[in-house]
Amino acid sequence: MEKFDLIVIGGGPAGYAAAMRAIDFGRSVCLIEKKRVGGAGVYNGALSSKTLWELSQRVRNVNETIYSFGREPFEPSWQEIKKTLDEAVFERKFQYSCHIKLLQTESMNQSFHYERGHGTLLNKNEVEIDHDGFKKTIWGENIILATGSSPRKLPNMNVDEDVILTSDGIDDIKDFPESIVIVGAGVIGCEYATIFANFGRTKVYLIDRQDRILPFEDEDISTMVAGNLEKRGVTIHHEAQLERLENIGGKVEYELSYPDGSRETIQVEKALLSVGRTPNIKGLGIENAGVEMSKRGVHIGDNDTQTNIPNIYAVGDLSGRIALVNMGEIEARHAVERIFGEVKKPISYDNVCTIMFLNPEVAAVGVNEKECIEQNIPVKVVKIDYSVIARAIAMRKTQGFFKIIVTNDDEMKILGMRAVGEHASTAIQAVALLIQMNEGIEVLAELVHPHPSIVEGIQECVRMLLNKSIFKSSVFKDKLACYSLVDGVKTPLERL
Ligand SMILES: Cc1cc2nc3c(=O)[nH]c(=O)nc-3n(C[C@H](O)[C@H](O)[C@H](O)COP(=O)(O)OP(=O)(O)OC[C@H]3O[C@@H](n4cnc5c(N)ncnc54)[C@H](O)[C@@H]3O)c2cc1C
Ligand SMILES: NC(=O)c1ccc[n+]([C@@H]2O[C@H](COP(=O)([O-])OP(=O)(O)OC[C@H]3O[C@@H](n4cnc5c(N)ncnc54)[C@H](O)[C@@H]3O)[C@@H](O)[C@H]2O)c1
Repeated sequence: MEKFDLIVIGGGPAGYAAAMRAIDFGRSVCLIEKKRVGGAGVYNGALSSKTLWELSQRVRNVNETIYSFGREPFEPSWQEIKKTLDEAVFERKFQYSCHIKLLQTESMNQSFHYERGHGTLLNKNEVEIDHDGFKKTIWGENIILATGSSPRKLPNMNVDEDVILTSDGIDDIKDFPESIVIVGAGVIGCEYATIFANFGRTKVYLIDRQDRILPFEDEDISTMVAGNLEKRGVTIHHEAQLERLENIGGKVEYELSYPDGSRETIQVEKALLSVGRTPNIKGLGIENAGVEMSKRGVHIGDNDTQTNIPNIYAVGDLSGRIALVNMGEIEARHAVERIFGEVKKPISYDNVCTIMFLNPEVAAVGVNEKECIEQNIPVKVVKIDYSVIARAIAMRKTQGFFKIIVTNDDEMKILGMRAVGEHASTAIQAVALLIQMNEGIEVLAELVHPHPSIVEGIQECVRMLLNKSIFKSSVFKDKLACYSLVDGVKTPLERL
C-alpha cells in the first residue's frame, strides 16, 4: 500500500492549497479529486460567475455610454458570452493541469502525487480511491478533508438543471432566457440577478423572503443595490413566501404568499435556486473514521480546523464555516502548518475581506453598522459619497460611497469598512491591512495617494474624522457625514 505524510480529499481551492503547502514542508502528499481540480473556485462558481459578471458590467457600461450618444444598444448573443466564459474557465483549467503534471515530473523532485477518483475514508488512516470502478487503498499519517459544498435544494422542487436550475447548471443554458425567477436574495441570487439585468435580455424576478435583499449588510447598501436592480427592470418580491414552484410543460410556474394574506402566481421560462449550500459529507466515510459533526450538527473540524480525530482536519466549504475561496485557502494552509509543526495562533474570522459582485460592487472588511448595533459596540462612523471623488467624476461613475467605522475614542482604531462603487474591491485592501496591523488612521491621512484615484475617498474620510478634510461636511451635508453610533442612536459629530 502506498503511504503518504498527508492525504487531501478534494481538489477545490482549499484542497489544492493544502497540497501545495505540504510540498513546502518537503512532505509526501497525495491529492485526490473526483471530478475537476479547481472545484467551485473555477467551475459553476467563483471564476465562472465572475467572468459573466465582468462581461455583463462591460455590456451595461457600453450601453449606458452609447445610450447617452443616442446609439443602438450593443447586444452580444449568449453564444458569444458563453464562448468567452469557456475560454476563461479553460485558461484556469490549463494552468492547473500543467502545474500538476510538472510538479509530478522527476526533475521537480517533488513528493507530490495526484489521484483522480472518489475518496472515501475507510478508517482514520486509510482512504479508498474509486476511479470509474477501479479501486485502490492508500495510507496517510494525516488526512485533510476538503470536499466542498453543493447547492442546497428545496423540498418538492425537481431540479433538472434545464428548467429549474442551481448555480451548477446556470452557466450551461443554451440562450438568454426571456424570463427567470431567482429564489433567494443572498449573494449568489443577487449576483446572478445583476448579471442578467446587466445583459438586459431577460426579465428577472427575485424572491426575497425578508423585507430587504442582502439582509446581513447595512440598509444603505441593500437600498442602493435593490434600487439599481429595479431600475434595470428586476422585480423584487419582498417578504415573499414561496408556496410552490414547478415545471409545467417545460415552463416554470411559482406561487407566492405575502404577510397581508395576498397570493400571486407567475409563469417564467427558467428558475434559479440560490438558497445556500450544503457541505459535501455524504459518501466521504467520516463515520468509518469516527469523525463527528459539531454539536449543532453544522461544523466539522471545530478545533481550529482539526476534527475530533487528531490526525484528520476539515477545511473550506466542507467545514460549514465561511464559504469563500480565500477562507478555504487560508484554513487549508493553516491546517497543514499545524500538522507539520509550524503552530501559529488560531485562525481569526474577524476581518475577512469580501466582495459581492453587484451593481455597484460591494467590498467589506470587519464590522458594519448593523453588527455594531446588535453587539452594542459604540463607534464613530464616517461616510463619503463617490460624487466628491475626482476619479469617480472622471469615470462618470459617481454612485457609491465609502463608510469607515472606528472606535468611539481618541485612538479611532478602524473596526470595519464598506466600499460600494467602482473599484470598491481594490480600495478595501489598504484598510484591511491597517486593521490587521492594528494601526491608527493617521497613517492613511498622511500617505501620498495617487491622483486621481478612488482611494483618495478613503483618505478624505479619515481626514474628516481628524477634522481636517478638504471638502467640509458642514457645506456638503448630503455627501459627507460623520456621526457617533452609541446604543443604536446616531449623533452627528461637529465637523467644519
Ligand atoms: C456561483 C458561486 C459564486 C461564487 N463566488 C465566489 C467569489 O466571488 N468569491 C469567493 O471567495 N467565493 C465564491 N464562491 C464560493 C467558493 O467557490 C467556495 O467557497 C470555494 O470553491 C470552496 O472551496 P473548497 O475547496 O472548500 O470546495 P469546492 O470548491 O467545492 O471543491 C471541492 C472539491 O472536492 C471534490 N470532491 C468532493 N467530494 C470528493 C470525494 N469524496 N473525493 C474526491 N474529491 C471530492 C469536488 O469534485 C470538488 O472539486 C462562489 C460559489 C458559487 C457557487
Ligand atoms: N462574491 C462572493 O464572495 C460570493 C459569491 C457567491 C457565493 N459566495 C458564497 O457562496 C455561499 C452560498 O451563496 P448563496 O447565495 O446560495 O447563499 P446565501 O446564504 O448567501 O443566501 C441564501 C439566501 O436564500 C434565502 N433563502 C433560503 N431559503 C429560502 C426559501 N425557501 N425561499 C426564499 N429564500 C430562501 C436566504 O434567506 C438567503 O438570503 C455564500 O454564503 C458565499 O459564502 C460568495
